[in-house]
Amino acid sequence: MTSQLDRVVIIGVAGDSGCGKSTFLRRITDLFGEDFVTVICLDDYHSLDRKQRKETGITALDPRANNFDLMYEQIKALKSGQVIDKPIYNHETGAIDPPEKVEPNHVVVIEGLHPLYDERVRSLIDFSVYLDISDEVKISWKIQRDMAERGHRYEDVIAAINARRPDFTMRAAYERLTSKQARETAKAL
Ligand SMILES: Nc1ncnc2c1ncn2[C@@H]1O[C@H](COP(=O)(O)OP(=O)(O)OP(=O)(O)O)[C@@H](O)[C@H]1O
Ligand SMILES: O=C(CO)[C@H](O)[C@H](O)COP(=O)(O)O
Repeated sequence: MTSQLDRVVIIGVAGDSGCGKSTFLRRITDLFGEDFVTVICLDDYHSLDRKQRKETGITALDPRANNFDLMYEQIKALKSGQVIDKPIYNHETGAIDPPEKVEPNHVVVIEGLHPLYDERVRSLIDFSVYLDISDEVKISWKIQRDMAERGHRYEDVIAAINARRPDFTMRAAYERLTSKQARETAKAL
């Protein structure tokens, strides 16, 4: 497949947990087909597993719980047509599983909490989307999904949402800043 690709387009889809990123991208993959689009969930680049996050009090939204060096190296490799060995974060067990091979594709979507955080990763993205869903909707979606699919108890989901609030406020401020910089750069071009 690699030799047939003239270009690998990278699309970033950002949004808080439970905003519907994976659901939206499943529909996109159904429409365009897996031969055209590959979706990478950036949860796979968590550097701390569930147990380690619990022990340290560092949430998944905190950049320290994510390996941006590896994320950058691997997205850069895909963009230049190389196959990668991508780690897997297992949402059922909360552990980091052995890696899987991912091939480049016409379109590679990177979706998650932090596709726009790291300047190096951002520089690889050709087009980005931020899913901004109201607190009321995303919290109810997250509670239902985390209990049905990720084995969390109701009290734990609420505690996790509350623990992330300071990280979320900080990230929102950062993203406002980076989009302002992006707008100013675009205006200057
Ligand atoms: N458009 C929608 N309409 C109705 N329900 C939705 C929609 N999108 C998502 N949901 C519900 O919200 C839940 C969470 O969605 P999803 O797993 O796609 O979010 P996410 O942003 O990928 O979350 P995370 O970053 O935590 O993996 C889904 O299990 C689904 O039940
Ligand atoms: O913010 C999230 C994005 O999916 C998850 O909460 C994070 O990836 C940790 O997952 P889990 O709660 O299954 O340990």
